[in-house]
Amino acid sequence: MSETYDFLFKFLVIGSAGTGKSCLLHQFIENKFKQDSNHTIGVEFGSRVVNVGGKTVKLQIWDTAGQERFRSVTRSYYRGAAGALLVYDITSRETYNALTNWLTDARTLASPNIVIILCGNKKDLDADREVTFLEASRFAQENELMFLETSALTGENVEEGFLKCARTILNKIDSGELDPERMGSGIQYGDASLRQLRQPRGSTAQNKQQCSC
Ligand SMILES: Nc1nc2c(ncn2[C@@H]2O[C@H](COP(=O)(O)OP(=O)(O)OP(=O)(O)O)[C@@H](O)[C@H]2O)c(=O)[nH]1
Repeated sequence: MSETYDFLFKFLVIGSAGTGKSCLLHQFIENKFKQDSNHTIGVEFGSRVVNVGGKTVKLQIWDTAGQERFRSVTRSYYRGAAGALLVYDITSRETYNALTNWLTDARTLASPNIVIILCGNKKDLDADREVTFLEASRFAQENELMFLETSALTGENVEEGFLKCARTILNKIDSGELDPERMGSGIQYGDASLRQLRQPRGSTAQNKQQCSC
């Protein structure tokens, strides 16, 4: 059965190694925690169709390796991404300190307009926390990011993270702030919206047949 959707958005999941990027993607796609997750080599890929604000959106998600030695490979996937989950681990200040570098990469290599949601993952490990919610939310505000704390283990806020990002992109399309037709926007029209785009014009084949002139 072929999938119909209004839009396709290209998403990235970026952040330091071991922060839980692959587990977040797995939880979002499979609805369960990925046991025995290994370091990602290069990039992995997943997709899911979601409903956001009455629109059907296919999210095409690239899960990138956090390890430095894969950086040149992963960077080549940034181009034309519409949205990103920028992930740190709330129990590791080191992963939080690296956020500025990841952010610079995303905005320079993907697009300055990329919509980014900051995810403080491993929310379930609150006893081992090294970064407070308040500190991270200030960082998010200063850098114009949305922000959530997530747990790929329990599933808390995982779906919300992806959907919030998709909803913001849709709002920006509606307001004209993002143009899906711009090259490298990371947004494509799907079958459903193409059909809508073709139909209402007065010059469709059907209308011509019905025209009495
Ligand atoms: N407690 C807890 N552990 C998690 C969570 N998410 C991931 N983990 C664990 O953290 C480790 C790293 O998870 P991955 O998803 O492989 O991390 P990654 O960011 O994809 O790592 P790279 O591929 O090397 O960039 C694994 O041992 C996971 O079991 C979470 O929300 N809570």
